[in-house]
Amino acid sequence: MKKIITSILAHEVSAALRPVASAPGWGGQTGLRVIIIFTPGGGVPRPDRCDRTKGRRRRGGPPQCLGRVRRHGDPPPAGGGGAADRRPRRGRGNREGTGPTGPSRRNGIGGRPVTSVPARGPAPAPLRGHRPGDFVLAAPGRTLLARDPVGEVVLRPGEPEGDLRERLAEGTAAGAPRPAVAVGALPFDPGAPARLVVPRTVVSMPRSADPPPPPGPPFEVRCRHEEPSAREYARGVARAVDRISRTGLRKVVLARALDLSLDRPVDPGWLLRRLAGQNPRGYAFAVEVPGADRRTTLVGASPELLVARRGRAVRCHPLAGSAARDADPDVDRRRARSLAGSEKDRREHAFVVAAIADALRPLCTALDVPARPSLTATATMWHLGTRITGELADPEVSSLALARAVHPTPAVCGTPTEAARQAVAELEPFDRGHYAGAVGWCDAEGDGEWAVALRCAEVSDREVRLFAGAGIVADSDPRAELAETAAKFRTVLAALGVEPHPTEPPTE
Ligand SMILES: C=C(O[C@@H]1C=C(C(=O)O)C=C[C@H]1O)C(=O)O
Repeated sequence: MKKIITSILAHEVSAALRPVASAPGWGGQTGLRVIIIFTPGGGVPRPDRCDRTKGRRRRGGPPQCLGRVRRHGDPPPAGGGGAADRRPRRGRGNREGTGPTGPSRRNGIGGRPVTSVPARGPAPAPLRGHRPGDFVLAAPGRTLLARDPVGEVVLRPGEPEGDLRERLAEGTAAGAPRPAVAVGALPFDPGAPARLVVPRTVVSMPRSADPPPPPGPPFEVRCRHEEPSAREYARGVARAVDRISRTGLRKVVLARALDLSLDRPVDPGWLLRRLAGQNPRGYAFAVEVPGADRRTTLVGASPELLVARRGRAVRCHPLAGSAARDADPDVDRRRARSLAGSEKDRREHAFVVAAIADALRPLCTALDVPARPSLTATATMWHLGTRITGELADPEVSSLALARAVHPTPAVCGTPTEAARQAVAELEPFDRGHYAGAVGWCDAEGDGEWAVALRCAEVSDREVRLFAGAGIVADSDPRAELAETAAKFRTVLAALGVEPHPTEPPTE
């Protein structure tokens, strides 16, 4: 039955898309080879301990559970994906585009619609319809859901878009909608291979303004483990500051991971909807990433656009320079004002803007780079942001090639890039995986949108690994940078309904 519905949907989706023809130069390659469909790992239950740091993802010693077992029974929201949350709503059209009037064909913020959905009949609502293995990217204007991979795009260092065109052409032949689209996540390490998938079912709709689903019963945190610990992180910041004073390194972004072992599995679709509802103006995403031995989904709510391309129009919205928000509006306003006037944060921000402008300039006939950043707010953070726009010289340069040309920006790595990558490798005790990489899509016309993979967590069953980093410059204060990472953890913690842990004060 499921198969029949999927193929009807795929058929209707392709029919709806037929008018959106591929641009010349895309697809139609010869000598093609279909690469095997992406198959995520199975769902082996995890033991009740923080074992996320085991094996290949950890660079340091053996995993330890350092956190105490906590229970959160008190008012703050918590919970996770109870059956009631997952039940589809009936009888009132879906608020993500299919209503009595059918889907909107307006272009989204990230470019033209990749596809459309049938005016009648069932279509998965991109946010509420998330199923294990689905790719979802909710951009500020549109939400895209992709499932049923029919091919895989393999990206290796030095190949701006790998075998993208061939695989998309094959995808179309295998029933993917036109223009076919590749979706997925790029790892932080640009030297690591990346894999995207070409899905047969693609749904793109205006983003719903749904409130977050109810929290459900509170999670019990059985184990909490920080990697590195707060103290070690602060020490790493001090070492980075020292390195900046002695070498050509100007900025490095140092991150921490927070492992939670919960009393029951987290439904990534539920977490995605919580994050999207709590952060309606940013990106929310769920994407399968390779896990050690079980299905792992990277779920997050990023405020940062790495790059979007629609036709020749290119947009970036880099962020750097941060302050935690406060529940008291006066304090909150003061923090925003102080961030906007902070010399240190402006310098930290300027590195990012300069690097992106340098990467884009050779590819663009026009580039608009505002001289001053402006403030951007999420539910938990204030940031300095700069909206860069450009006009591509060559429309053959795809959104994927652009993403790979600008990544890793100094917002997530540092500057100069090589020295910063080296410092990250030496000072961070864990593998970032796809955190601080990018999540997005690129279609056969080259259009697409890539968000920086931030404010996110790897979810596998009842184990959740959160990530947060901060940009370190010459005058960084270890305590302030530690506090910044703690504040950034709050995006996912709030969505889970798990209370933040009071950050240990560093000793030095
Ligand atoms: C590295 C992160 O965020 C990045 C670093 C920022 C900063 O240093 O001020 C701000 C936004 C992001 O570009 C993160 O959220 O983990």
